[in-house]
Amino acid sequence: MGAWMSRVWFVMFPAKEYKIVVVGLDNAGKTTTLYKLHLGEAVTAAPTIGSNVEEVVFKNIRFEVWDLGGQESLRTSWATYYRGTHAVIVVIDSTDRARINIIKDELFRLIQHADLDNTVVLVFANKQDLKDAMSAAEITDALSLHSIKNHDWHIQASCAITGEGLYDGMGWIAQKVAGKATAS
Ligand SMILES: Nc1nc2c(ncn2[C@@H]2O[C@H](COP(=O)(O)OP(=O)(O)OP(=O)(O)O)[C@@H](O)[C@H]2O)c(=O)[nH]1
Ligand SMILES: [Mg+2]
Repeated sequence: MGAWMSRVWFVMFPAKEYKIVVVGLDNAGKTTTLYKLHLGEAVTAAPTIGSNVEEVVFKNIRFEVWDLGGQESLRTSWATYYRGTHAVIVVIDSTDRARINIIKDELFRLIQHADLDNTVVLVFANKQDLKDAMSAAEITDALSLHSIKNHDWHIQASCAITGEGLYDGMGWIAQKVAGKATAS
């Protein structure tokens, strides 16, 4: 298709973009996850005040990915980002046993939010490279994920620094929101 035709095509049929919101407690690895997906690199991230937003293209699907600050004072503003969201990613620091109940409460609060009624939930059991990390199965139990009936959910072990598990998780989201086959 010529450049002119492809521009006309784009105006007539703009490519759909899916919105992802990334939540989790401070220090979980949300920003590291976002930039590993966006740039393919591990960045040195400072604690996020507010949000970062970047485009991530995966399997020819465009995602607008919002990474929200996880500090306690910032969590009340998460809901202001929910409208139009197709998928929520919850990033867990798998070594943070002391605060697993806090993120569980946040998770159950967010899945009841009306703006997230049709949203799928992916949990990254992050920091699997650390030797005292809880397994994905332990986190599934600790978060009572099996009690979630009104949303499709999935848990994926990950390491945001190396990128391990991140594309498997994105593959699950792609398949759920865009119905695309994910076999490469
Ligand atoms: N070992 C290890 N460290 C990680 C991993 N992911 C992130 N980190 C480190 O964890 C720290 C916090 O990472 P961030 O990505 O800034 O965490 P965040 O969830 O965005 O934190 P807030 O912005 O405060 O909500 C940084 O020192 C990261 O390098 C991982 O998979 N393994
Ligand atoms: Mg951050």
